[in-house]
Amino acid sequence: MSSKENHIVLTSEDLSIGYAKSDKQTIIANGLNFKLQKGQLVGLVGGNGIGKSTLLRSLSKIQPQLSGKIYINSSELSQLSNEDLAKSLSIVLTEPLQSKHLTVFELVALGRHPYTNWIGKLNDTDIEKINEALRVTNILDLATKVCAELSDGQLQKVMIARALAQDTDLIILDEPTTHLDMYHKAYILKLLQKLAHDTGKTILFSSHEIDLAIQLCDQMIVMSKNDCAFGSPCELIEQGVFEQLFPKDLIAFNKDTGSFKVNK
Ligand SMILES: Nc1ncnc2c1ncn2[C@@H]1O[C@H](COP(=O)(O)OP(=O)(O)OP(=O)(O)O)[C@@H](O)[C@H]1O
Repeated sequence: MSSKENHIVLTSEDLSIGYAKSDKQTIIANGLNFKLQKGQLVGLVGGNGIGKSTLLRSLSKIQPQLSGKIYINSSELSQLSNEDLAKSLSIVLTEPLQSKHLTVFELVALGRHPYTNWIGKLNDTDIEKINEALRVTNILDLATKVCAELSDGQLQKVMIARALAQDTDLIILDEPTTHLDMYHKAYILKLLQKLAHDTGKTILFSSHEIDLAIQLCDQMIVMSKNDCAFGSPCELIEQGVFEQLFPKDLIAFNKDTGSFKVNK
């Protein structure tokens, strides 16, 4: 294994994802091949219903893949125990938060569950990790606030802090910028970029903010009907990948600006 290979945190090898019900298999996407490196921000984009959530759920063992292999570091995902998985991967989904009655500190503390005993007693290291997660996401001042009283933007930062407190090599987020205004969409994605680069964690997120992802990501996974492209935003622009994403009647991708524009 080369030294570069040592820094691969997630590998998808000839992966096929979808849904299996009794004798019927629905393939959502197949032939998915990519390797995510340590310390990189990776954006997953594609049109509505193309399979982004299905892919993220498969990569985090919430649903089984149809075929192919997924490795986290050098371990095959299907072989990882739930405990080892929780120490390798944290996930932030779009589902509404069930524990809104908790304070911000208590919610972020839930990220320490793979390390605490069954009653969830926090030791000094746990408290240090929680405070560090609150600090780097700029929410120390919200620590005692009840989650139900937070704005969507604040809550998103809390969810990211919880994932950071879990202290895993890989963080996966499904549409972390939903419901946020333009400023906060850019704020959250810039924060994810900084966290990936400063902490060395690999952060994979899905988003419909393609323009922002092009500006901020180190690598992107672009899912379209017949293909799944993987590379740096520049490489993907050069390959004309974004032009293929949507029907051309309404919007067109401008290679020079790296953004979409409505046809007048
Ligand atoms: N539980 C399920 N059983 C069967 N098919 C499903 C299930 N969940 C989703 N699908 C189908 O899988 C396909 C991909 O859905 P998915 O939610 O992964 O797309 P997406 O890219 O995340 O979409 P969006 O951007 O709209 O959130 C869709 O055709 C959807 O109807």
